[in-house]
Amino acid sequence: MTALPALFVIGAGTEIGKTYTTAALVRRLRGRGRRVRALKPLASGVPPLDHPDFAESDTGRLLAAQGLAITRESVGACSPWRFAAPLAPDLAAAREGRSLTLVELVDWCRARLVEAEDGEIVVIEGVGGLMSPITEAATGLDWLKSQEIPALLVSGSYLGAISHALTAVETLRAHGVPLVGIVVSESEGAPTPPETVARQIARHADVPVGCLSWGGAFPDGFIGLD
Ligand SMILES: Nc1ncnc2c1ncn2[C@@H]1O[C@H](COP(=O)(O)OP(=O)(O)OP(=O)(O)O)[C@@H](O)[C@H]1O
Ligand SMILES: C[C@H](N)[C@H](N)CCCCCC(=O)O
Ligand SMILES: [Mg+2]
Repeated sequence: MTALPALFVIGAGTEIGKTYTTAALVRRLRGRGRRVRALKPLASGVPPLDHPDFAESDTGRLLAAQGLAITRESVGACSPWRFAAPLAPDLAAAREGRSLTLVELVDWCRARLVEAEDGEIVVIEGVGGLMSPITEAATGLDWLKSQEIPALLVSGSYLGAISHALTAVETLRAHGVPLVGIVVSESEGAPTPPETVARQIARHADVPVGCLSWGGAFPDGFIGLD
């Protein structure tokens, strides 16, 4: 199996299936005997570590996909910047009298990429949509561009998802960010099957488009990952 050494999972919007898709990808890779490390370096809307809901947070779900227990160490190693308010990270940080800079975030991720063992795949989940603010000055697109690793775009299948996904694709293209593919993760209550949305997106985006149905596994034979 060939595989990319690193991927940045971005969303056409928030609450769209990035974590679900990242966890599904991690499980697929581990099932194929690959070593993989999933990171959610910056997270907002995160309950305290000892709260029963922590397991359902992005960090909790990514640790579970990696077969790791929730401990202070594993959480810190996956998500060093965690904020309680379910808002854009810069606003959530400000509520706690904290802040972060793009340089700190990019440097931390670079160090994780450098320390990855031979053959280990590092998957980074972004925050919100592609251009959601992450610091007072920077958006997720600035973060992605600085990180210099290819992107995997996650779309929903809700009405309106096609335009959101294609707008993200055009933005990535305009900024010269390599896009390896798009996953359409089924949205609850969507008016058409995710396959229909995937076909529509594929007609206009010149990259592979996969489909992840509700509760499903990461698509087979997609983006050379199996
Ligand atoms: N294909 C799917 N099958 C089952 N549940 C899904 C699927 N896609 C998304 N969900 C569910 O929808 C909700 C939102 O998805 P998820 O948390 O993955 O979004 P996100 O894009 O990571 O959000 P955020 O911007 O907060 O990081 C979660 O409860 C998730 O489990
Ligand atoms: C709380 C939420 N689930 C995410 N963690 C943050 C989403 C920020 C979106 C900001 C925006 O683009 O308007
Ligand atoms: Mg998420």
